Amino acid sequence: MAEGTTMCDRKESGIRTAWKKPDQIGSYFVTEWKPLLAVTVSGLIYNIGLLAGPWFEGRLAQCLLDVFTGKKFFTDMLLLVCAYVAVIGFVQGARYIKRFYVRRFANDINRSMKQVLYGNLVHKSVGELEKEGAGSLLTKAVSDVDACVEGIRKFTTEIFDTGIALLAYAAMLLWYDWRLALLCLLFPPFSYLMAEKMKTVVERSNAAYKESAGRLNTATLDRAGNAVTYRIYGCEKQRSGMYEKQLDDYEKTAVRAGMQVVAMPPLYQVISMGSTVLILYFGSKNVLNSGWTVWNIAAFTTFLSCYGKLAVKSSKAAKLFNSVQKANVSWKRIRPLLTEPPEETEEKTAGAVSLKLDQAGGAYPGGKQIFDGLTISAKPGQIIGITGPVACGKSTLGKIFLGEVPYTGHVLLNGKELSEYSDRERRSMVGWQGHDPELLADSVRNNVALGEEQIDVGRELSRVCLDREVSEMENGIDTLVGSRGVRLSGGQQARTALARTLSHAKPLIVLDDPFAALDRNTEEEIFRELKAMSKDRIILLISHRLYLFGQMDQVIWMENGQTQTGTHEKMLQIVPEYANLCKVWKEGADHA
Ligand SMILES: Nc1ncnc2c1ncn2[C@@H]1O[C@H](COP(=O)(O)OP(=O)(O)OP(=O)(O)O)[C@@H](O)[C@H]1O
Repeated sequence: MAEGTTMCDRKESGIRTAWKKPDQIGSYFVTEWKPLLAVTVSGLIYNIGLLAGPWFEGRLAQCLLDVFTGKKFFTDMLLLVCAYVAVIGFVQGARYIKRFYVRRFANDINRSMKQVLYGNLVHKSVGELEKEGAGSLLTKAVSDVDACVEGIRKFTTEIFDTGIALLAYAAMLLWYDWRLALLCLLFPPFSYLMAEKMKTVVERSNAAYKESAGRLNTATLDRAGNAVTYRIYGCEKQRSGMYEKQLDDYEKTAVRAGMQVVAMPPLYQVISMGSTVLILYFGSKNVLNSGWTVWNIAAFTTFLSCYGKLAVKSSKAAKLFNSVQKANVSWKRIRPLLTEPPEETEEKTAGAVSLKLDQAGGAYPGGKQIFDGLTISAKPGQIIGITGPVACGKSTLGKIFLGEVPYTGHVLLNGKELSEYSDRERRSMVGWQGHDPELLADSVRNNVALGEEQIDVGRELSRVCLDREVSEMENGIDTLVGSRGVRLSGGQQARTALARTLSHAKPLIVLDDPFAALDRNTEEEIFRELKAMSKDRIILLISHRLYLFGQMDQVIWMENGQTQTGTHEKMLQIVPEYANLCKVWKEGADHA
């Protein structure tokens, strides 16, 4: 990001453009043309400037000889050394600038690719995400993006530090003695050919390594997520054994892939250096005036030094090749996931909505009707409690508003059928928190704000009574919560998720059992906040815990596929089961 450029500017320029063809590697280069231009200019200066090294070395050798023979003075030597140091300083400065911009270029691409990945996941339905195992899919994809971008960074660095430098050295050799240069230049291509032969071997072991790393990632997530289940059911030992096997496989494939990458370059270098013998033979003939051209000591030293540098560089060409292969493996895996996200990625929150359900029912595709005949109206400022025995369809009703479950009858938001709204329109109107807090392996801050800087995370945490606990954590709101929030207690996870839902509050908020892991005092305190924020919103609160239902504006009771609605008082009279449950909860509270 250029200094002084905001994230917003970036969205308008760079990253948005890359999203046009995110599955084409070239589009990232086109989008990042500015840092690439800086890399090109500084890269050319650096690599062509490298020729100054052998040239000065030749001059210095000649000057030293001339000083000994009295043709030159020590001050000439000193001047030459000063010029050498100044030129090398300038060239190294260009190298620093080049590296800086290559890093920036790589960081920008990394961010673009990850935004495309996140963007696509955001647009998937809850069902699709559950099917695909979004967490592990994303973890693997993110590490592939890192590997791929690292390859692009190395490629961009080496295309100058190796490609241009090689050309410059080759041109210099040809300039000094084209015949000897051509003879010597036969050796490096031979080492390239060998690198090419090794390509499939390196590629195969890299693919095996990547696959093993992916399997290990999944196994690690599984271990962390299900540790308690394994302990309870006594299968820790068996699972540990399987995990160890996975770890073993990972280590073996990593060592194999690493060995090949490390072992190849020295081999290529030895082959390339074979022609030094030719230089010593034909070069000394040139110095003795019996060769293809006439050289002095400076020319001989320059040629030898220049070829030495070319040979070293040519071994890097093989390294470049290996890193490109490695990146290619990762690119092939992430490419299908880098599809263009839907045009509109951000939805504005809609204004207040009115809600009307008329003989509404819910049924999963191909399954039986879960409930039917629900009729109720609500307007902003109301909290509607939804309750009933287990598996009566409470969550199913909530998911209708997410567009996850098809419905019968009518569900009208602002008088318009819910199914007629686009996904984006619906998202702008409906907020949701399900049973699963679905926390990201990130900080408390990022879990609540999800990147929206204007959200006051401290204030949001205090609304859900979590501010004090978070402030006592090691890094406050920047404390990392671990994969799926494992480092937080169940109640803390639920409140973090609730803070996220409430801070991105939509006109209709569906909360599916948000208080299950909370004590009564905390629940009552949060409920007061909910009431305060429900002034211009409708809140549908699904819960088994009924002591707050007396404060609800309306209640929906669901049982055996049937629904009944009314005020709390009315429901106490017409639904005996509801009245009983309320009594049980009240007695429980009185005894508490
Ligand atoms: N994806 C699905 N496909 C098919 N049937 C489903 C699906 N999800 C839930 N069901 C069925 O729908 C019925 C109602 O489930 P739902 O989760 O809505 O109940 P609930 O009242 O929220 O339960 P609980 O109180 O236990 O949270 C159950 O019989 C369940 O098996």
